[in-house]
Amino acid sequence: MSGDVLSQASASAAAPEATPLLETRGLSAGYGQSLVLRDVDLAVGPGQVAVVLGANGAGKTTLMRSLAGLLPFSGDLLVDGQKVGAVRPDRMVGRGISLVPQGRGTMSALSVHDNLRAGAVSRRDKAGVEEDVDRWFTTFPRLAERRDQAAGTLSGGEQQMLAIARALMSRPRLLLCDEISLGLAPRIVQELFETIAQINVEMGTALLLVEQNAALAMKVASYVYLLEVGEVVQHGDAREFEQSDSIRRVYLGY
Ligand SMILES: Nc1ncnc2c1ncn2[C@@H]1O[C@H](COP(=O)(O)OP(=O)(O)OP(=O)(O)O)[C@@H](O)[C@H]1O
Repeated sequence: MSGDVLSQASASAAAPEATPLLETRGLSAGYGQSLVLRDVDLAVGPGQVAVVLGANGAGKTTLMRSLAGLLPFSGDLLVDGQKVGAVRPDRMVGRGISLVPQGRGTMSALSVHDNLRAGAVSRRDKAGVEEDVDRWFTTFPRLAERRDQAAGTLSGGEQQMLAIARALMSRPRLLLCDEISLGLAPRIVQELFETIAQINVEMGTALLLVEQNAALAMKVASYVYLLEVGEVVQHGDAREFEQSDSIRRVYLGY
């Protein structure tokens, strides 16, 4: 696998006329009295790779949790152009949207294999589930070597691989990735990004990334949203954003 796969994924611009797979209109969310996200509009097309960049505390995790059905919000959330009413995590998974949560969220006492099976809890096709387990063991050989090991004993990088593979077990059309680079060595981060880019290119799985590792995320994304204090302040084509000195300086650090 080579770094070229990042640029192949970044060519994943949605067809302009396509109905977005996921869209928010005026989405606001927070915790109790404290509003964190204000009137967020965003859209991810089928097979597209988009990234949300923002500083610590900008509201990126809050956004991902809202989209995954884990946090109530006001405004509209649409999947395939249809408004989603009562949002629950299992229903979002049922609509093809799966979250790789920040902090990984694997079940530490369960084996690697059982964590993968747990990711397919909504599926009834047992044979297909085992085929997918084999597929992700092929993609992540280190997980295959540790299939009977408790997830809690894996290294940070292996746990992140498991979190990604587990989210893929529901066969999502859109994978929401919340800071998959957090706390990992650069070599592992590069490997993870190449793997998710490969999944995008080969399977057409759309990706919505939330990242502080902006430079790497920009390499794989075709579209960018800039989130500041809970609001989208700018959005646009990733290649055009890379041309902007101020955006490079503030978000990409070069
Ligand atoms: N469970 C919670 N209860 C109350 N406030 C919260 C909760 N979770 C997050 N917040 C607050 O919401 C704001 C946005 O947090 P959020 O985690 O969404 O930001 P972020 O952009 O993901 O930041 P980071 O990059 O540091 O993870 C912060 O001010 C945070 O303190």
